[in-house]
Amino acid sequence: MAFHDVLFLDSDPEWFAAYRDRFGTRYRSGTAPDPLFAELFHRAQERWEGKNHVSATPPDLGVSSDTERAARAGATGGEPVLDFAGQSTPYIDYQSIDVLLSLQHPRSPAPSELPFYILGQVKELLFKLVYEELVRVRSLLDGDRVPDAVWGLHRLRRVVELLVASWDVLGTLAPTEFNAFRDHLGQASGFQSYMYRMVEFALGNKAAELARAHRGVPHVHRQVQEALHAPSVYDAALRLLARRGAAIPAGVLERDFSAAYEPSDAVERAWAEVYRTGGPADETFLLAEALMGVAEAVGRWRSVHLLTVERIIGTKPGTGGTLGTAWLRRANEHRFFPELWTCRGLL
Ligand code: HEM
Ligand SMILES: N[C@@H](CC(=O)c1ccccc1NC=O)C(=O)O
Repeated sequence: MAFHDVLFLDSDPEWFAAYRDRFGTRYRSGTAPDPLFAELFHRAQERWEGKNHVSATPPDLGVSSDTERAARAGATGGEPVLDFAGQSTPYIDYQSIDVLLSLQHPRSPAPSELPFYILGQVKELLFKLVYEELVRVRSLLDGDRVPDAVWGLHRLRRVVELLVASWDVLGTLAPTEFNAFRDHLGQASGFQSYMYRMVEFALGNKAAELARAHRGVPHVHRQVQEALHAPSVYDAALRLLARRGAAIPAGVLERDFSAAYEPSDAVERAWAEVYRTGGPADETFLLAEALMGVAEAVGRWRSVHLLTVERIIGTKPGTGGTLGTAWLRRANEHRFFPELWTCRGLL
């Protein structure tokens, strides 16, 4: 594939994606290529990625240093830099801020729709952070790096608390304010959040049937399936306990990770033993409590969601096809890391 292959981008999305990954930066960096090339590239980009596409490779910012920053502050007399070469600012370039701020499309004239819309997007971003951190914590546990995993879980818990706090804003939507735009949501529902589903899977709630909602969206379905089939952070914690001598049954360690987790008395006893023999100086004790912190925070997210929903729509059905609060109440009964909860009864 060569730069001049821009001629064929309109015919095949995969060919376009390969070309974009290789040469896309040349079309963004302001070093304008041939105008005909640019026209063909942007036409194909609009066709395959839509107007507000997410750039696969945002511009390179270069690498700075303390010395360079000190020299610049000297040169500006301590005032901010106001002149930038090219058609962007480094701030826009770093986090694609212009793309991010072009993604708000309320569907109704109701002023209350914008807070709902933006808070929904913020929550998706935070779900993504929670998911990525869970994957990282899982690999730290696989590598026996317990203090690093515990540190990661402490941060993760704070992110989940932020998600819980965000209900405060949505709780200010009066039923009438929500109803002013609700009909414009069609069948869209938070239930279809694939990032939330991936978080549930990474935490160990492998409700495989719920992945079905994403079957028609190949790039999403791939990610959801990967999260479904991978071991959860809890599976990783149990394997770690086993490596440290706990009597975890083979059937728990070598299970089908995509199947619903069946709680086990032996695992419950193993966690009880962690609490009996350990204390705050013990790695597995700290791990147990850090996991509980996350499980409790996600449980709180679920329960504040339920309360907020009840406050806004009462007993009305949801947009996603369920009876609403009755369905959410049942989802609230589930506990992540179940034996960590039940082992309390043995202590
Ligand atoms: C403020 C108005 C909201 C109402 C009235 C509401 C209502 C509901 C209802 C009734 C359900 C059950 C599925 C259905 O039939 O739709 C549900 C599920 C869900 N909602 Fe909300 N919701 C609201 C806001 C949000 C927001 C802002 C988020 C976060 C992005 C969210 C995330 C979810 C998730 C992840 C589920 C699936 C829960 C699970 O699988 O256990 N909801 N919601
Ligand atoms: N299930 C909600 C609607 C809902 O949660 C929703 C709808 C569209 C886009 C996002 C939503 N929720 C999360 O942001 C309802 O029954 O009104």
